[in-house]
Amino acid sequence: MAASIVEHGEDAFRKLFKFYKRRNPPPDFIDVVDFSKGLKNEKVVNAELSPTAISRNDAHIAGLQPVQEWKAFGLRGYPGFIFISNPFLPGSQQHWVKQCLKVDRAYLGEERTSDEEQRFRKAGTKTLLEKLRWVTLGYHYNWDTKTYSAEHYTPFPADLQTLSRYVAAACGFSAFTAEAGILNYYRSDSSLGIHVDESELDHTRPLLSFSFGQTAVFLLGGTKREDPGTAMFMHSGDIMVMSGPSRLLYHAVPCIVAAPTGALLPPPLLQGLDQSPLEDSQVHRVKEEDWEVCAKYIQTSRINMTVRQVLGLGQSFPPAETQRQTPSASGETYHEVDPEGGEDLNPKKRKNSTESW
Ligand SMILES: O=C(O)CCC(=O)C(=O)O
Ligand SMILES: [Fe+2]
Repeated sequence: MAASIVEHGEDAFRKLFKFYKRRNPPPDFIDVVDFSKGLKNEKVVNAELSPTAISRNDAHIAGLQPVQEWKAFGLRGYPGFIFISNPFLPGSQQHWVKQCLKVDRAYLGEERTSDEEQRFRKAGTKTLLEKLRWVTLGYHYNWDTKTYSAEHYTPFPADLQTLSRYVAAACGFSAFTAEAGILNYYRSDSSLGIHVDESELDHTRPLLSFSFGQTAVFLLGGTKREDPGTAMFMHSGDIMVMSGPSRLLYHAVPCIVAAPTGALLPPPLLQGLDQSPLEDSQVHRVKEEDWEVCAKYIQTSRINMTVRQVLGLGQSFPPAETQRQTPSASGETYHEVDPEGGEDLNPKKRKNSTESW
């Protein structure tokens, strides 16, 4: 790898971003940390979890293996950053892919309203799913004002609430409440620009991130935009927790790693759940005809769900006019515009979206 991309300096992080975003020639990935290989990389250390924070039964209900079996890692130099290498039970990832994709009723073969039909036609040759870029959940995020809204709220999905609560508890955050979510939909040429997630009002709560489908390169930087960064793979089922000193670090997704032509789905997605999961299970078997559509989509795509607690204990939203951050007040845009082109999932291009689970 070119020495310049690991140098410390004014724009080391931007250089790293550009390096992995490059298509021609494609970057090599030898310096990308792969947590699925465990402690092989000297930067990777074991992370302590709270194995008794959730019972085996609770974990099972949320589609997770018992916490004792999770492989959780930290990264040298990034206190508070926890990477859990696919802790999902075999078969349960299909549920999450389907939940993230059911925003397009049309794919389920349901009748489209004439309005939907019109939007569908406008989408041209691409299906609505192919054009979908993001979805917000709970307290919906406003990309223009960079605030969450008390008024613009829909109940947070119960299954994702449970999953998030358990993952946070296992990581030592017993009082975490999922209040807002952003789902990002990446096609093979998508990227997400360098940003910090700072719009939540309580930064003592962790930020959780769940990935499904194709592998991405994720970049973790420092507290300053120009700080150097570390590249890591996020595979299907991997969970990332940004907490403590890592909660407000710059990060980005420069590229989706192309699967070899003709490759099957990522292995954890090949399997479905049994007909009859536990009665109170939060994850459900995906019907064959639904999975067919999901599988076709996820073969070339990645979905990431980030879950946030917006308010601290006893906190409430300030009046709208005092809450609005201007770029100069915050010093930062949320998802920056990428001057290099390509398809960046930044808010200015966030047209193809919806706001429901
Ligand atoms: O897709 C990812 O891994 C990161 C998403 C993210 O950073 C965000 O939604 O704020
Ligand atoms: Fe983010």
